[in-house]
Order: sequence, then C-alpha cells, then structure tokens
Amino acid sequence: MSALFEIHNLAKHNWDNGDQASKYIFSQLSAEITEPERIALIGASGQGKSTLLRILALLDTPDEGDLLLDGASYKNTNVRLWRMGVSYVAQQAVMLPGSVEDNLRMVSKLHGLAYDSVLAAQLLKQLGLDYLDLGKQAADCSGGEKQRISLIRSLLLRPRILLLDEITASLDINSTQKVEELLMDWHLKEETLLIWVTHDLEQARRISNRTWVMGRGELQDHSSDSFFAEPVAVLAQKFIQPVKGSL
Ligand SMILES: Nc1ncnc2c1ncn2[C@@H]1O[C@H](COP(=O)(O)OP(=O)(O)OP(=O)(O)O)[C@@H](O)[C@H]1O
Repeated sequence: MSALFEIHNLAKHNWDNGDQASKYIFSQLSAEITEPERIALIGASGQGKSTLLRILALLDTPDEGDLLLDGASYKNTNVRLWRMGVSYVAQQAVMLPGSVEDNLRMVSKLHGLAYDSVLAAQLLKQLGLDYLDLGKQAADCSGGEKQRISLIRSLLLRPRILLLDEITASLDINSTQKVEELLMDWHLKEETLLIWVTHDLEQARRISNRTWVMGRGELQDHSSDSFFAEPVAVLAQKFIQPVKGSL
C-alpha cells in the first residue's frame, strides 16, 4: 500500500544572487508519512519552512524532486484536485474581497462543494469568533480575526492534509489555546495530517507527535517524544538560532 504523502529528493533554488554557495534553499529533502500525524516544522528564520509548505500545496514549484499523494505524483495530478486535499493556511492571512461570509463561502464555491453553514458557525464559535458580524467587510477585520477566518476557510474544505504556517503568530494566549484545541480535536475526528510551522517550541511540543527540524538545507526527522526529552531552552540554542530573548 502506498504512503499517504511522500516527499522525494525535493529541491528549491534560491533567488539567483550570483552566489553559488547559496544555490539551494534546500535540496534532496525526503520524508514519508504513512498515516495522519501531527508534525511540527521548526527551524531558524530563512531556512525555507514556508517555501516548503507552499511547494507541498503546489502554490510554488519545486526545481527538483517529486511529491506523491496516495502514491500519485503531483506531476500527473490536477492542481485544483491536489489543493482540495492539501490546504495551506498562510502566515499573513489574505482576505478575498467581500464580507466575512463571502470569504467563508468562496472556497467551497471554487471547489464546487456545498457550503456547510452549520460547520462554519460551529468553527466560528470554537475559535471565539461568534461575536463577528458575518456581513462585515473581511478587509476590516483585525489581523487575529483574519488569521482565524482563513483557518476556518481551509477547514471547510475538509482537506486530508493541512499545512499551517505560524497561524497563531498574531493571536493572544486565549485564542492560541482555542486554535490548538480545535486542531487537536479536528485531527482526531477527521484524521487530518497536520504539518505546522512554529517558532514556539512549547507549542511544537504540545501539538506534535513528530518534529521536523529544517536547517542548512536539510530536514531532520524526530519523534517528538525523543526530541523534547531535552529542555526547550537547550533545543532552542541548538535548532532555532539565533534565539536571544525570544524564539
Ligand atoms: N519562490 C522562491 N524562490 C526562491 N527563493 C525563495 C522563494 N521563496 C522564498 N525564497 C527565499 O527562501 C528563503 C527562505 O524563505 P522562507 O520564507 O521559506 O523561510 P522560513 O524558514 O519560512 O522563514 P521564517 O521563519 O522567517 O518565516 C528566503 O531567503 C527567501 O527569500
């Protein structure tokens, strides 16, 4: 039986700055995921974590290598179908023109799916957004509101793989906790594979069973239990440099 998701020798060239030493952001990146897991993706700034997630969602193209979903290469798959199964939630939430409700409805419409208003209302409540006027212009929402609306937009697609790019970066502690609880619950019920980029090692420990560390163009794969056996402060020094003050 084929794995759920496979990354084979993936490489991405850096922007061409004439410096051969930095030709690749990363190269020969490989990983195999056989079942829906919760993967924390960590690493210092500029190591290519967002680029990797964007490539996995086919929002950017790899320069070398292959990606397989249920054994089928992205090269032989319709991009729209791929994106129904693999959804990326960006670090900077981008709102589409129109109201909050227009934004929530838009993705289902694009993919020819029925809009599940009951699920939308439930998710808004779980993320503490039930006070929001759905007729409000999405562009007028706060950064934290936009981030949660953008997460709900992706969840409404019920993707098999959810790629989360620092999605709690502009949220307060309460909202962050709600997002984490919702996603842990969602993962259990929907069996969604989560790949979650975070600079917060405590968050990585809470949400993952597997930890990928990106650095120097490579990907290290650890079980979170063994990775977090060391104190977080020590791990921060080793893997998320420079770390003075905060992660
Ligand atoms: N499409 C692209 N082609 C070439 N280089 C890119 C592309 N996108 C990003 N880069 C470069 O790749 C490097 C890694 O960027 P990326 O945003 O993926 O890092 P990151 O690990 O997510 O960083 P951070 O933690 O700060 O968000 C940057 O130097 C960036 O300019």
